[in-house]
Amino acid sequence: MALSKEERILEFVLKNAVRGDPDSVVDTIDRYCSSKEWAMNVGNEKGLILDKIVKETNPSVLVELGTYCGYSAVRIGRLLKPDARFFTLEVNPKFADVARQMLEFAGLKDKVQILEGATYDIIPQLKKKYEVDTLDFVFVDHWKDQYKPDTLLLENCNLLRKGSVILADNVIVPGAPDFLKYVRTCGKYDCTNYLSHLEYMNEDDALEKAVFRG
Ligand SMILES: Cc1ncccc1-c1cc(O)c2nc[nH]c(=O)c2c1
Ligand SMILES: [Mg+2]
Repeated sequence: MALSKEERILEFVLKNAVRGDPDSVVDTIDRYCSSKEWAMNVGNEKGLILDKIVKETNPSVLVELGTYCGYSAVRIGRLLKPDARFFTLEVNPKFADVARQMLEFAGLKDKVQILEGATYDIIPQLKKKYEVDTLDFVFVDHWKDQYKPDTLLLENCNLLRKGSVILADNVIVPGAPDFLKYVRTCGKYDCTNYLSHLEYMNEDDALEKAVFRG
């Protein structure tokens, strides 16, 4: 069988990036996806906003909803302190397999744990099975219809504490209107919108930061 787009991206990285150098992996994925094949990585423009917020938060325990090829897992993982614990959740086995190889090549295999399965199955396991108390940072980048239900699930599993940061990609395109309305009006979050552009395109997109009030 021919290679999938995600496997073509991985192959390009394995051939053109520097093993053990996460910055070169990020740059190489951006080079491929901006010149050869578009793919739904958060990209460099929104990625720089993500970097800034991760650095400001300096998280010890993090979760990412939606790994895809591992671009943002590498991007976030490269900024974490040595003892940080970072779980990235991916429902698609083929994407998880590409991401595993991407993280290994970047030298982040021991820093980032890929959990394969649906967010609604894994989130309720984080406390007991994965020994999580509360989360410092959550990057939401999976499927627009899951943004709000998974935010409610994080709340109901007592995984959020005062100051927990939820950062959501794509709140303009594809858009997650029910999520935006919820975090902005429920009274439990302090929200900030970061206007940017859809990865590798000129079209508007934005990140939304929602800090749990506790
Ligand atoms: C695929 C697509 N087409 C046109 C416009 C935007 C997108 C798009 C962009 C993203 O960053 C995504 N991130 C996570 N999950 C998605 O489904 C997703 C979809
Ligand atoms: Mg996205």
